[in-house]
Amino acid sequence: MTSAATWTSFIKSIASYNGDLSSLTAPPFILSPTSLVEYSQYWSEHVDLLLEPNFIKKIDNEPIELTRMIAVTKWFISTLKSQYCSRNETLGGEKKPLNPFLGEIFVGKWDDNSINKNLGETILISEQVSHHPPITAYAVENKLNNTILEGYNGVRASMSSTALNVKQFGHALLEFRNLNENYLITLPPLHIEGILAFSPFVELEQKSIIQSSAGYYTIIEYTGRGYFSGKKNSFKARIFKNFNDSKKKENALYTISGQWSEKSTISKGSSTPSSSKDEIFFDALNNKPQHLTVKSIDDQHPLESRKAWLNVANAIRIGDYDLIHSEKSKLENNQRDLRKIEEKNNSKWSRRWFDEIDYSKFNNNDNSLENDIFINLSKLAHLSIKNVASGVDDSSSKNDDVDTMLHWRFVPENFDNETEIKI
Ligand SMILES: CC(C)CCC[C@@H](C)[C@H]1CC[C@H]2[C@@H]3[C@@H](O)C=C4C[C@@H](O)CC[C@]4(C)[C@H]3CC[C@]12C
Repeated sequence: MTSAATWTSFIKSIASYNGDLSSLTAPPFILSPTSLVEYSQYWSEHVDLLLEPNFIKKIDNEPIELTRMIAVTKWFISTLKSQYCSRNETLGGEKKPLNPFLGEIFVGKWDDNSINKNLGETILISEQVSHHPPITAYAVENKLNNTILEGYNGVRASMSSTALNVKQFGHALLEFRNLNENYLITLPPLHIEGILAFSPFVELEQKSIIQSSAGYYTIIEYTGRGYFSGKKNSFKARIFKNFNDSKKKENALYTISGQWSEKSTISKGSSTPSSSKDEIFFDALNNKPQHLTVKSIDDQHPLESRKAWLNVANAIRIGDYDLIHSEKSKLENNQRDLRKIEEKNNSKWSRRWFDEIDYSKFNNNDNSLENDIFINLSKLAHLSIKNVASGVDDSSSKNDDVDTMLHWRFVPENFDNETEIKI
């Protein structure tokens, strides 16, 4: 079959597909040799911006918590290019990642490259905590600055006539423990455009929310080519004093707009900034990502992603479909055998560094949840704590059919007691 014919049959197969991305069989040239468990690294490729709130000093009459919210918003905007465009740059277009197996892990670190700040070392740990549905949990930890970003994400996809629509489940929690300040971040829906034209790319949709424990509330609205400015990857972010103020756009304390993959500008108040007169907010073209350092494959544990997928990844790189298939089957059969043994022994795969918390166990009077940052920030932002898509608000009818409140959380002690996996 020619590439065009294989692509046509792939398009036909996804037209009838709904749900679990692992069941999507793609032609070799659309496969990425990288597993989805690695995508957690994209949260911290601008590690200086992630840690910046720790170094902010109060300026003029501006509340320092607001200055920190602006910094967190900037860091979040800086993550988007790595999260959603990096395959276009490294692989020439969006690709289908390897579907991680249960227990697959990916770890690495960012060294301190800064000239005038003491950032210290930042580490990433990422673990596939569920296979059906696929869920990846991660933590990014900087001990020197007592800062932790943790979160998890899963996706559910459906095909429309021209695009693959993807809803994200999960959220991220960012804790600045020295500042006693936390942030909840929701994950936007997206769709894959350009499938029919043979060149898939991601477009973000709707919005992300950042809720600070100090009350400040940022809404980031995404549009693709054509809406606000006619340019791809456009967004407009508004920072409000709190959720209630966000009901009127005129209440915005700051407005930021531009392209998350290129330049954006910021202005005070609610008017749209203009690129000629307002201050540059973030310039993704002149702020190159800092890639993390990963151990050599020889030094990796068999559960570490690059070691486990090595033969499949090499087969993808040379485009050998039969070899991809046979190497993948070995890995998948091995997983099936493990599940059978667990079933026989009435045991469960034990997650390494994360635990699933059932929030429905706690009732409103339960004071063990008084200090739970997810509950507190969700309340401030009026967000649902049910297992609905990320960012659904607590009054939405989308909550009606969902009763579960299960969320993955980092267990730092498990990582501190880790003896087998070295960063
Ligand atoms: C080429 C295409 C038709 C195959 C389908 C690929 C599909 C499964 C991929 C494509 C884009 C992927 C997103 C990716 O852009 C970024 C993220 C953010 C990261 O934090 C969590 C994973 C996620 C949502 C990827 C999921 C897999 C997607 C949708």
